Amino acid sequence: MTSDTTEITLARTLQPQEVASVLARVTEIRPRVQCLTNTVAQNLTANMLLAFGAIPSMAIHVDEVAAMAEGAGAILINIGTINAESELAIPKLLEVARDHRKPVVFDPVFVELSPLRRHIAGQVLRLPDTLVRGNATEMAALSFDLAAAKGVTRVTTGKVDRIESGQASFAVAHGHPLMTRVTGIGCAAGALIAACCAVEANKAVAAAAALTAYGIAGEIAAERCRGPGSFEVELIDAVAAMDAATLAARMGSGR
Ligand SMILES: Nc1ncnc2c1ncn2[C@@H]1O[C@H](COP(=O)(O)OP(=O)(O)O)[C@@H](O)[C@H]1O
Ligand SMILES: Cc1ncsc1CCOP(=O)(O)O
Ligand SMILES: [Mg+2]
Repeated sequence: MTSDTTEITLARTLQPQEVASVLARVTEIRPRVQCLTNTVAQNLTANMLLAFGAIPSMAIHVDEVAAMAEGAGAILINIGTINAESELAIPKLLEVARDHRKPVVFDPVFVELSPLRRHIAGQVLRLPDTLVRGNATEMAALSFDLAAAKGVTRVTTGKVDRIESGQASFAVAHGHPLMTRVTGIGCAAGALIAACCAVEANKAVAAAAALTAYGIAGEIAAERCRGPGSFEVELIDAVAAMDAATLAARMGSGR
């Protein structure tokens, strides 16, 4: 017997057809994702979005990011190589997101390492309903800010991805350790999540679908590659080839 009123939500795994449904909407609608991202991951992020069936736009100029974001299906903000200009572009993107109700995915790269990153993360998290995707270190560094953020969806990636929102909680156990051996793979994950948020209103479902497909693509790429270099190429190919049959075969019927 307990008087504890804490609500415990058990993490669930999406069914293959739920993942396939989100992916099918991405390939049908071809949402454009406006990515303000870091210079290291720009190219991989754009290629991964194309492989996924979405359209990348990587504009960064402070005087045009708002115009570029207005017609986009979702906005990605990644602070990996934040500089004086991109710091000014972020409030412009947040304004568009607020005024036009665009989904925002925020990747707090290395937020644990610098006060500037911490400050910008605080700014972004003032926008309600933001999805934050980071690794365990980044998400731990932001734990207080995340607890205070309104309507936030928390996506902590790693061996098992954990997705938590007010609506739902998912775990994704797909992926391969080689995904940690190529720079930009986490950043590109945020972009795929953003593409799914453009076509699926439940952000936790969108993130779980993107990470399930991405993780399975990572498993397939690992079987085909010769090391980290060819893994990157195989990962793009496996994302491009992902379909309902592959999802069903790799996820099993009841998982
Ligand atoms: N040990 C692991 N085994 C399988 N997949 C992993 C592992 N670590 C990370 N991944 C996958 O790699 C991708 C990037 O996650 P992560 O490495 O946490 O991000 P970051 O590159 O930002 O640190 C995610 O899709 C995640 O599921
Ligand atoms: C190495 C590095 N330095 C600044 S941004 C960046 C890329 C980080 O990419 P990821 O988190 O996806 O490995
Ligand atoms: Mg990262």
